[in-house]
Amino acid sequence: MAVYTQVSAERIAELLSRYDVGTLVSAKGIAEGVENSNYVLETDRSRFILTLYEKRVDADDLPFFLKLLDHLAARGQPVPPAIADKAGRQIQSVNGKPACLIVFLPGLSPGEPNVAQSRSAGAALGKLHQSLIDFADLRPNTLSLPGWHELARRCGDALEEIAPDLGKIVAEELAFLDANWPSELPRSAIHADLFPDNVLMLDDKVTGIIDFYFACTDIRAYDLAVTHAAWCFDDEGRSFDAERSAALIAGYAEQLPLSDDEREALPILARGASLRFLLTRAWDWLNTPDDALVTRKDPAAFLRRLEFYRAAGSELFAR
Ligand SMILES: Nc1ncnc2c1ncn2[C@@H]1O[C@H](COP(=O)(O)OP(=O)(O)O)[C@@H](O)[C@H]1O
Ligand SMILES: N[C@@H](CCOP(=O)(O)O)C(=O)O
Repeated sequence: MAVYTQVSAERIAELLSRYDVGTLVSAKGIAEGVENSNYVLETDRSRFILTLYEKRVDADDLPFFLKLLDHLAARGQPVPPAIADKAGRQIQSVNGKPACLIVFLPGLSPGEPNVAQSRSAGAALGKLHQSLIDFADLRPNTLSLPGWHELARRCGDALEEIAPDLGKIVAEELAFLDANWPSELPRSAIHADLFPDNVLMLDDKVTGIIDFYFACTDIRAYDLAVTHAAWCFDDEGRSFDAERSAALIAGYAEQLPLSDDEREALPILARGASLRFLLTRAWDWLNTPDDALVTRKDPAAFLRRLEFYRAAGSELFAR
């Protein structure tokens, strides 16, 4: 579960009195999620999310994330902006943590997405990128090649506790990506973590895109590769679903056409995306205490994806 910071009902009611959102009726901690503490709040007028940013979100990055959400919401994208209080402030301090009151979006995250949902997710990402073409603010991606090198170095020999030869596999992959990572593809603000649990849906329709706290400026097609790795396999990364893959890419390309260069780069970008989640999960796996509240995610699920993309080569994303 992910409620790291307990906030009393009295404190939440006091917080809400600064806003024009009605009076508190109920407040419940949300079990899902791993990064922040989230509560769902009911007032006599509506429903909201209260997010307290825990140590993984740098408070200095919050203005970037909030401006990005405002930009997307103003363009009709299904994202949850932070609400401003009566004094115009979006960021508060609650129990010593930066916190925001956020619009609640309806929908459920697909457990194992179907083909139609994968197409909708691809289309939603395409629309998101289309809406971000004129978003000028920059946030460097700390989880790109140099960040992966650093994570691999910090994990060190402990990678062998996760899988035999993992240190060697990671070193070889980093060398490959150093030599082949594209530098000329279109860049913009990207979501960078569009897993099914960050998409809310009713039937096959996307009703919400949430959790922008890895958003950054990077290669647009890399965001598509992250989404592909997240949506087109079973959870453990053992079986690839070619139909979901084709639907996701087609859904994206219908909203924002992919250039030949972007399409050609996808196999490499997908290897990078797999390595990114392999390494962040490996780091968490090695550094999360056994009695922690949060469930650790399996790094091997992304080692299997990496092996799949290495073996599949360039045919996978061919038209
Ligand atoms: N704006 C929102 N509207 C509806 N539900 C939300 C919203 N934001 C978060 N949630 C719920 O809270 C859960 C955790 O949110 P998330 O942002 O993924 O947390 P974390 O950053 O800790 O991973 C989501 O799975 C979803 O159920
Ligand atoms: N999507 C990442 C973990 C990040 O967690 P989130 O709850 O903030 O999306 C992974 O699967 O490794």
